[in-house]
Amino acid sequence: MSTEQGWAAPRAQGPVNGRVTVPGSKSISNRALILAAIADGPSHLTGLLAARDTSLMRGALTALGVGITENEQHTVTVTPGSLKGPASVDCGLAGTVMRFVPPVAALADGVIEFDGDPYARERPMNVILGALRTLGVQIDDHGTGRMPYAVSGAGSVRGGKVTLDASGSSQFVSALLLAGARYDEGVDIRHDGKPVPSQPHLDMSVAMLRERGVHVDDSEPNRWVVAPGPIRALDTAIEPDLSNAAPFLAAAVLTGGEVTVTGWPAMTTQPGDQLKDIFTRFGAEVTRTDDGLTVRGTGRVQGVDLDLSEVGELTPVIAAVAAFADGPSYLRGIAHLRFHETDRLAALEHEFNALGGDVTQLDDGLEIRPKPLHGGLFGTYGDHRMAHAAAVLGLLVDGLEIENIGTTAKTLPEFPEMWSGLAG
Ligand SMILES: O=C(O)C1=C[C@@H](OP(=O)(O)O)[C@@H](O)[C@H](O)C1
Ligand SMILES: C=C(OP(=O)(O)O)C(=O)O
Repeated sequence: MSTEQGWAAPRAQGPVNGRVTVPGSKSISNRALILAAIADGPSHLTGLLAARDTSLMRGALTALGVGITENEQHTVTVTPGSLKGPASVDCGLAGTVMRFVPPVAALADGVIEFDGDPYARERPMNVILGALRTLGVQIDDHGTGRMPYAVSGAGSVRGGKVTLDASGSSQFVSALLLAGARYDEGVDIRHDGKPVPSQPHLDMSVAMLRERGVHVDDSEPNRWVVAPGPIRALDTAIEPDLSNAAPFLAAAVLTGGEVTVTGWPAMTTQPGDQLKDIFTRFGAEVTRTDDGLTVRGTGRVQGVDLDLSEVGELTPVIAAVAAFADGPSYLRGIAHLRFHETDRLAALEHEFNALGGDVTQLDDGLEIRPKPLHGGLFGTYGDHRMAHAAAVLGLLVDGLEIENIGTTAKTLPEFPEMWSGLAG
């Protein structure tokens, strides 16, 4: 239910029980679209996510001259075309669009302009733009290292060796990996700096390239060598988005209920798979079968000390669970969340504390000391995962309203109905 203020988060009336089917993974969907767009023939993608981030990716690739057609529900055919400018790309607030599309635009003939939501201009781009320049691409960003910028594609890219600091986002490396096989010399990427976060997302990029016949050598730490060559077209089914499963499973943990997320893959590169271990550490029982992943709350929620550097995008929901634990929690290794959809460390600290919580930012994370919370309007800062965190808090807090629940459309437009269906 929406009021002028916000969306009234459903309060759990008892243990939350149910089955949930989450749509396709954002990260796999947008990689599959990019790779299909520069492949050697048409690809059919089944179960592609239909959300703001994938629709922005489709818009970007279509603007460059790629054919994308809907066949039946959630099956999409991508037909590579000759990539051409002039074109404009709206990145919205999608990291995967603002980072993954410029290396593809560099292969086009003509100028491609990029812009996005106001806050997208705050998200760092300098590392990927600088790397592309090193690889021979002409880019005009008015000297800002941020949006808006224009890529002047010359129809081909020399490629070769590049050293960058990807400690701010794994997406800088993934972006070069995904297009690199189509560069004349391929690409030889070295990372120099503090550790690169989100290792599963790097593994996802490498695995999806290998599935399409691209040779990638990642045997040396902090180095990825992509051989030049074709990217094979591939008909593929997209896995469910395991990160978007987090709030639904968290509902079971916190209410002593039982929630199954259907179709949970036995093997996956998605970071959300680590929820199995994370919710176990909180005290829940977790089982995976061919049917899906079932999480059963045991009535006990323990404080945790977790390094979330590999799975930063899970932080908001994990923080919400930690807010009801029997002791303090420490979430570490996530300084880079300051550059996500919003400064997530500041946003979580501010919004939890506004409800009476006791959250403190650390240099690289959050300290969460559980305290009784009261209702209020929870700000989401255009961040889908802030809305998920708020919904989880609202299960156990009277009168919690979520500002701009529509922000969940970034990766899961069905969230409000799905959440009310499970918890309402
Ligand atoms: O490559 C991807 O699909 C993503 C990589 C990660 O980015 P960071 O490494 O910037 O955290 C993750 O947080 C984001 O949600 C999706
Ligand atoms: C960080 C995220 O998104 P983006 O792909 O926009 O970086 C996220 O979804 O948590």
